[in-house]
Amino acid sequence: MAFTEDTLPSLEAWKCFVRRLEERYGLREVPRASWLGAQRPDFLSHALQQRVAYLLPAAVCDDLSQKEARFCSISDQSSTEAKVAVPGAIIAAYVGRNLQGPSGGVHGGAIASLLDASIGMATNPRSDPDGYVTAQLVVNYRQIVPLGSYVLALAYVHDREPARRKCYGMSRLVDAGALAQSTDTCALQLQRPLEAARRDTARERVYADATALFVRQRHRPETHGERSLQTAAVNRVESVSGFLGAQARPWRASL
Ligand SMILES: CCCCCCCCCCCCCCCC(=O)SCCNC(=O)CCNC(=O)[C@H](O)C(C)(C)COP(=O)(O)OP(=O)(O)OC[C@H]1O[C@@H](n2cnc3c(N)ncnc32)[C@H](O)[C@@H]1OP(=O)(O)O
Repeated sequence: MAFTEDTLPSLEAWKCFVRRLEERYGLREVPRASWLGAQRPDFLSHALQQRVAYLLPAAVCDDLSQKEARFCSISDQSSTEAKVAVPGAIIAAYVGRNLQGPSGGVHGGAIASLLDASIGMATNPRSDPDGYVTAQLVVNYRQIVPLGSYVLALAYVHDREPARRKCYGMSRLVDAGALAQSTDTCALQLQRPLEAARRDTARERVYADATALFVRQRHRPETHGERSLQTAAVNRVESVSGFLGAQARPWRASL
C-alpha cells in the first residue's frame, strides 16, 4: 500500500482530535523522529509541538467496506526506542447503523473487537506489530452503546511477564461525547497510559470494559512475500476493520 498524502487524515481533523484529547485527558507525549515527517512536514511540526508520539488512523467506522485503512507513523522504526512496547493506546471510532446487534444498540462483537484492538495496540511494540496475540479476552458490557455514537477505547498494559511471554492489559470503552465528532476514526499509541484508562471518571459514560491476556507467539504463521512493518500494521488495522464490516452486514440483513 502506498502512503500518499491522500491516504492521510486531514491535518485539521487530526489537530482537532488531539486538542480535544488534551483538553479532556491532559495528554502529553514525547515526540519521535519521523518517517512521516519526510512526507508531511506540517504533520511532523504539529506532532512535535503537541508532543504526540504516534498516530495510526484506522477505518473502524461506519462505511468500513468503502474506507481504505489508513496509516501513518511519526516513530523512527530503526531506533532502539521504537522497539520498546507502548503501554497505552486510544482508538476513537464512530459506530454506525451497520454495527447493529440484537439489543438494538451496537453489536457486542464490534465492541469486543474495538477493545481487543486497543489493548493489542498498547501491547505490541511498533517494531513488531504481530508479536503478541490475544489469548484471552473478557468483556463486561455495562450499557447499550447507542448506534451512531462516537466512542473511545482507552487501553493500558498493567503487567508484563516477558520471560513467560505474557502481557496483561485493560481497556474501557467510553462515550467520546464531542471529543471525536469532527475527526476521522483514528488511533494513537502512547508512551504512558492515560490515567483515565485505569479508572472510571465521573466525566464519561463507560459502555464496556475488558481485560485481556496477550501472549507472544513462539512461531509466526507463514506470510506470503516480504512485508514491511508498515504493511504489517496496515494489514492489522484492515483485519479489525474487515471483521467489524463482516460482522455488521449479516446482522443488518437479518433484522
Ligand atoms: C510501524 C508499525 C507499527 C504498528 C503498530 C500497530 C500495532 C497494531 C496492533 C493491533 C492489535 C490487534 C489486536 C488483535 C489481536 C488478535 O486478534 S490476535 C487473533 C486472535 N488470537 C489468536 O488467534 C491466538 C491463537 N492462539 C495462539 O496462537 C496460541 O494459543 C498462543 C496464544 C500464542 C499461546 O500458545 P503457546 O505459544 O503454545 O502458549 P504456551 O507456551 O502454552 O503458553 C504461554 C503462557 O500463556 C498462557 N496461556 C496461553 N494461552 C492461554 C489462554 N487462552 N488463557 C490463559 N493463559 C494462556 C499459558 O498458560 C502459559 O503461561 P505460563 O505457564 O508461562 O505462566
